[in-house]
Amino acid sequence: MTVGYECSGHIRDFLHELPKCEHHVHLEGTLGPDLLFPLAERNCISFPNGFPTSVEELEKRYKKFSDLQDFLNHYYIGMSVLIKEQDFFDLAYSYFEKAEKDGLWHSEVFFDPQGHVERGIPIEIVINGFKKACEKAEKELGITTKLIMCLLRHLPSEDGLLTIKSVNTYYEKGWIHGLGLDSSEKPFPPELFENCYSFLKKNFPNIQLTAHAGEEGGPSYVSNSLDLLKVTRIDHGINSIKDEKLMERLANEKILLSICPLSNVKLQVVENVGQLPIAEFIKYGVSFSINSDDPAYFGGYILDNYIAVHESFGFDLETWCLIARNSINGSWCDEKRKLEMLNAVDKVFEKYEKLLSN
Ligand SMILES: Nc1ncnc2[nH]cnc12
Ligand SMILES: [Zn+2]
Repeated sequence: MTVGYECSGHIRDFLHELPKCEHHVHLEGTLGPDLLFPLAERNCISFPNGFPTSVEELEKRYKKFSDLQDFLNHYYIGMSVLIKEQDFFDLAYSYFEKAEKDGLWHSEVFFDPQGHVERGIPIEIVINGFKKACEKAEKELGITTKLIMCLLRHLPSEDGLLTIKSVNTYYEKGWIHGLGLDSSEKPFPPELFENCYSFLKKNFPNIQLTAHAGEEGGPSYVSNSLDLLKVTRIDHGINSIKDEKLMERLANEKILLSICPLSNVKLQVVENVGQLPIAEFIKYGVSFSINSDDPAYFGGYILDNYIAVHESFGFDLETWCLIARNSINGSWCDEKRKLEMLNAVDKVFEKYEKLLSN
């Protein structure tokens, strides 16, 4: 892969210090080989025949996936080592620690309860572990957090509806802030889940809605998510570029796309980050945030994704601050927190404008 721009020295420090918000990270996707094997041992879990047996072998296997489904097959095996509340806590907290070191200020994290409940893990174990990690991250790392529950689209929508009903009390308590939709995209279009989204919105009008769309699926997956699921955010959404009217709509309706550059390369959606329509999004006025998706599988956390974008596009400080502000404004945190982050962006800009002009 040719890298067009260097990202070292002041510009790297600038990207590090720039207040970053993450809107698209699956907590189960932060489970790397280094944690997977100890957890498997701790919980006496064995893997299917042919599954790598060492950290090195597994890292090698994660170097390349043929497509989304190839990755998901490993992702579901990986999560089978999560059994106890402590496991869920450890997983989430170690992600928050890593991301905080990358300069993360605000994190909206996905989790896949159906992937655990179908293995016999009570949903309370999953949510309590993740919630406690969020609380500790807020207190000790100063990160603000939101939990977003995702439905697995390869499972029937009836199962999704039961899952939503089973977490009623957590929505009431405000522990879960939003609903998302993930897993195998193309065979399971958004319209299959209209009943789940409308039920939740009717019962909890303040709930935030998002869905994976336009990662491998075409632009109709994006527009149907907007029209039928009534989402206000799209996870990935990169195939929106194939439909000019949709691009204009995304800009007009201020829909945030949570894009995941290193993920798109690893899952062979594009050959390299430079092929992503990032410059076009800016030209059309489509807001996006830059995210890590499943960092333990795709070779990089949030800062690595920012760096990869810089290496391909070489944006100036103004453009990077625009990206940071759009990402803050598209967050589901309160206005006070947004203002804090926006002010911090101005300060970082002033500092590096001086440094880079010297
Ligand atoms: N990139 C992705 N797309 C769809 N489902 C996912 N689950 C975890 N990562 C995902
Ligand atoms: Zn994702």
